[in-house]
Amino acid sequence: MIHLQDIAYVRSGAADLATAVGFAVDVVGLELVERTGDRAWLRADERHHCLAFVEGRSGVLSTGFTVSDENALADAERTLEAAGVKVVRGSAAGARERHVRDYLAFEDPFGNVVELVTDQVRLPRPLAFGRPAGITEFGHLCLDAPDVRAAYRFWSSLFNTRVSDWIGDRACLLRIDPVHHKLAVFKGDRPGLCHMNFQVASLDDVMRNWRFLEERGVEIEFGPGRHPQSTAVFLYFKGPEGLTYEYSYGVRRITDEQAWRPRYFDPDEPDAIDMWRGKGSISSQPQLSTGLVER
Ligand SMILES: O=C/C=C/C(C(=O)O)=C(/O)C(=O)O
Ligand SMILES: [Fe+2]
Repeated sequence: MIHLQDIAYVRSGAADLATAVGFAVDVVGLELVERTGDRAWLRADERHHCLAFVEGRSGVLSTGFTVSDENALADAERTLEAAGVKVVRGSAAGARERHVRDYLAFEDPFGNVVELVTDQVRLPRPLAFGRPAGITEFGHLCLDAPDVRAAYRFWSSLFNTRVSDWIGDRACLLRIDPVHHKLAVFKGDRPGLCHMNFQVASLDDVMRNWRFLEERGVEIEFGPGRHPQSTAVFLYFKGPEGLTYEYSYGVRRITDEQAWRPRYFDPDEPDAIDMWRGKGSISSQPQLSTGLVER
């Protein structure tokens, strides 16, 4: 069993790096940690970065999760290979670039590239946010898969993920710690990143951010609304490079593991996704087919 400790980052290709970075800082409110000619690293909390842009084709390159140490990484490699999953070990240059000690990469059964990392660098200095959006942390990430049940079997048989709630066969919300979900899988035609989530400090932050985005003509995909699963108040909006961002406030924590029973919501019920019955749809950022090649 591979024990995921936490989410680490999203790596995204950026055809227009300057615009992608400008939006992430000036609109989303992230801190620009480092910028080179063709790369940028942004953070929302103590993690060195939760979002890296690599100049090139638009699309998601990979998502990262932390495991505890080199033994856990070696165990993960063995477990994945025994399950017939091809694993590529990261290079020293790749690890430096990701600001981790070591890592490996694999594809889930649908072609989403996932990286497992050890020792993601923490930056203890105070955050220098791009704007006061109220961000408290990188909250969760959501992958696409054409078969959500099969994705659940993959994530729950090889990894320590536990399902918190189902939305029919359309979505599966998985936890790796008390937070209701840090990984979600949504139904999509192809692999991709549905969205990345940032927690904000208050309901007021969600609503202020909504006004801020509207005033600047940013495309709101869904919300403000409240998800009945995590009870979080949410707002999804579209950024450059096809990347959907989500702010949310008030995610449920599951503190009694034994007592929690995953619930099943019918996606065709009007309140199943938004208790306030708003309508919206979240468009994904397609997975770039990397063939697990180093970037
Ligand atoms: O479509 C349902 C989404 C549910 C939630 C939630 O309960 O918070 C998400 O944030 C999500 O997975 O995006
Ligand atoms: Fe979400």
